[in-house]
Amino acid sequence: MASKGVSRFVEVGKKIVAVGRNYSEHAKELGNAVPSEPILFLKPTTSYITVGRKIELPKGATELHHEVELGVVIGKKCKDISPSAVTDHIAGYTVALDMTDREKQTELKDKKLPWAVSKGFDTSCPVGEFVPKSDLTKDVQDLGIWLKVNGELKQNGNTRDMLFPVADLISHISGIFTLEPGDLVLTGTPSGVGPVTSGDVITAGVEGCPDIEFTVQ
Ligand SMILES: CC(=O)CC(=O)C(=O)O
Ligand SMILES: [Mg+2]
Repeated sequence: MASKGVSRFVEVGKKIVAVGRNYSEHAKELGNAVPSEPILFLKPTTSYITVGRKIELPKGATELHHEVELGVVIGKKCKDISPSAVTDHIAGYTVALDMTDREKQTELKDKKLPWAVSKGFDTSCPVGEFVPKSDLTKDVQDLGIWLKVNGELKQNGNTRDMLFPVADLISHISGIFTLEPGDLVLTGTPSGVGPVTSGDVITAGVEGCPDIEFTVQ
């Protein structure tokens, strides 16, 4: 869980493609079916924040949830690429949060409406430092991923439990949205998501990436 001394932040301002329900235990904890193909949604670039900024509770939100995710930063344009070509198109990795207004998301899901309002509000995508691909010494599909709220462990998973591994995800996405250098792919969250409120401090990490810390206000 210790931070490594990587100094470059993820360059924000590029699109964010997020994957939902990529860990079966998380799909089940919210009473959702395990998907047979990746569920994709977009978060606006105005949702990014980097270390030092605060996560703002969206207006009227009663249940803001944390979701820690492995973020994959794209290095080369990806259009219709095969899984075996994906590694060559990745620049590196980061720790990211997919902050979610869960009550709003449930309401939208029930009405079969898109999730944008519940997942795309300002400050809903905190990101950590950028780790170049060459600095990640472990297999990307065998990384511990965890999150604490006020020091209490809430999420504790491993990227080996992804339903769709990074290579398959990015190949699939590249057949729909062209991915460009600097784009961020959020690869889904493990189980243990839950609420945070004003004043809470979220710490989170992915093995091989510097830990992140963000306060909710
Ligand atoms: C149910 C969700 O919010 C899907 C999601 O974002 C995930 O990471 O899984
Ligand atoms: Mg998510």
